[in-house]
Amino acid sequence: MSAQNIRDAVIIGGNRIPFARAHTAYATAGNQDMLTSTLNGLVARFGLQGEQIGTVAAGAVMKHSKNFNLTRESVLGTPLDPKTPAFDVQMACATGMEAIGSMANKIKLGQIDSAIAGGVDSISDAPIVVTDELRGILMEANRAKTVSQRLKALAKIRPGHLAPQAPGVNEPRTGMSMGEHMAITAHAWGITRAEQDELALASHKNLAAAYDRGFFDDLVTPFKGVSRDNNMRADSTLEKLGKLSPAFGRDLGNEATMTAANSTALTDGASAVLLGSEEWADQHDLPKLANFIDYEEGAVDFVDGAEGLLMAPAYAAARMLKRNNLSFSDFEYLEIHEAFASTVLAQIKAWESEEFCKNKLGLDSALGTIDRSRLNVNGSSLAAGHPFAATGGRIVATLAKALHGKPGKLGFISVCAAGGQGITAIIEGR
Ligand SMILES: CC(=O)CC(=O)SCCNC(=O)CCNC(=O)[C@H](O)C(C)(C)COP(=O)(O)OP(=O)(O)OC[C@H]1O[C@@H](n2cnc3c(N)ncnc32)[C@H](O)[C@@H]1OP(=O)(O)O
Repeated sequence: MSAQNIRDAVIIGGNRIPFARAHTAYATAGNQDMLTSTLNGLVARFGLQGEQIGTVAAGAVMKHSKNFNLTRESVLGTPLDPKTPAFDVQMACATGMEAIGSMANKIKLGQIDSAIAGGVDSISDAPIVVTDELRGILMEANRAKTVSQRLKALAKIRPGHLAPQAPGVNEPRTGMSMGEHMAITAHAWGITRAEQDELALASHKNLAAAYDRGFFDDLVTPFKGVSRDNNMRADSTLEKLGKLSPAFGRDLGNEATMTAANSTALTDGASAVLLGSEEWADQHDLPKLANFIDYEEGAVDFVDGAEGLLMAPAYAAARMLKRNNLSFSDFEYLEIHEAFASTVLAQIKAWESEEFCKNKLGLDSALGTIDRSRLNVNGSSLAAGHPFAATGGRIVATLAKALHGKPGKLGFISVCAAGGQGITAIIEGR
């Protein structure tokens, strides 16, 4: 492979629907509805009607089996040329980042000239599966060749077989929720309730201020009567947050610090980002907000408790910064996904810890401190909400827009994911 094949992957822009708390405004909208609307908004914004895009990659963490290629079905619901290939990606909460990073790489290699990448998730329409017994009986009935065979199979159904298996956000290997996992990490790192509540409040204030100054006017398209993320509570105060009871880590008693406000709310939503080569963007007279420079996946061994479930970005960041010869002080803005306030704070504390950086990251010294005035400056998941696979697209589009008009200035992204994984990325303003 020759280095001449490597070219810039340009972030042209993004679109998302406002995020909505589960079981509220989008209770009757499924993943396909939300992703199709998001793609339609992107097509309208950038005049892509009839355009054959190189590839569309997106995904959902909670997906119905009937949506076997959700992204392709959603593309077919838009005015994009139906000859546009599309496929689903799944890397839990890092789904959107993985979709964007892999599409940027295809553009860099010259395999495609344009791409759309993003994600969608609906907690309101989460798949509810049936028991193994009922599934077996229904499969047998489905294979029956005669009516009597079918009735014989169906006659085996007992009331106990009908109990639905409720969806959950528990880790299959530990049976614990992500919140319970995070409570252990937060406690181990000595993260206080006050610093979590402060971070949560800042998220709401920053998001509300960004909406008020019109920052999201060309990033968000209203959907089902919602024009702003309905989880946002600009009227929050530290006093109100301080009164909430713990939601996770209750077994820690007085030392439990995680509440409904400093944890993300369960959310519905979708996002998409348009990427292209420099030439493709110019030919289509499209804006060029930023370049997608690099990304790194990470994974940790969380099952035996050797590392916190959501700490993989701490490791990915170290490798990515080393490869690019950068440190945290080189970044104009940093976006660390607020799965929980304590997730952000644990990563920061890890990077600031000489012991962690030496023993776990194999560095000579601490990775460095983060200038908090550059962190999540337009709000993040605690305020906007976190429709799992849609968070990457929200972050990339938000950061690219913040860096637009600041050529050469860098942005850092960190997104943790279930399964002990995560992604970090670098983009550069133009
Ligand atoms: C998936 C991956 O791969 C990786 C990741 O990102 S990990 C993160 C994944 N996400 C999660 O695990 C979601 C975690 N969140 C949850 O499970 C739930 O939101 C939760 C258990 C934390 C809370 O659920 P809930 O109890 O239904 O919350 P909710 O009723 O909205 O809030 C509880 C109270 O706090 C209050 N509250 C919440 N946010 C507030 C705020 N910002 N300001 C003031 N009050 C607030 C509410 O008003 C409510 O008060 P009342 O009881 O007086 O009505």
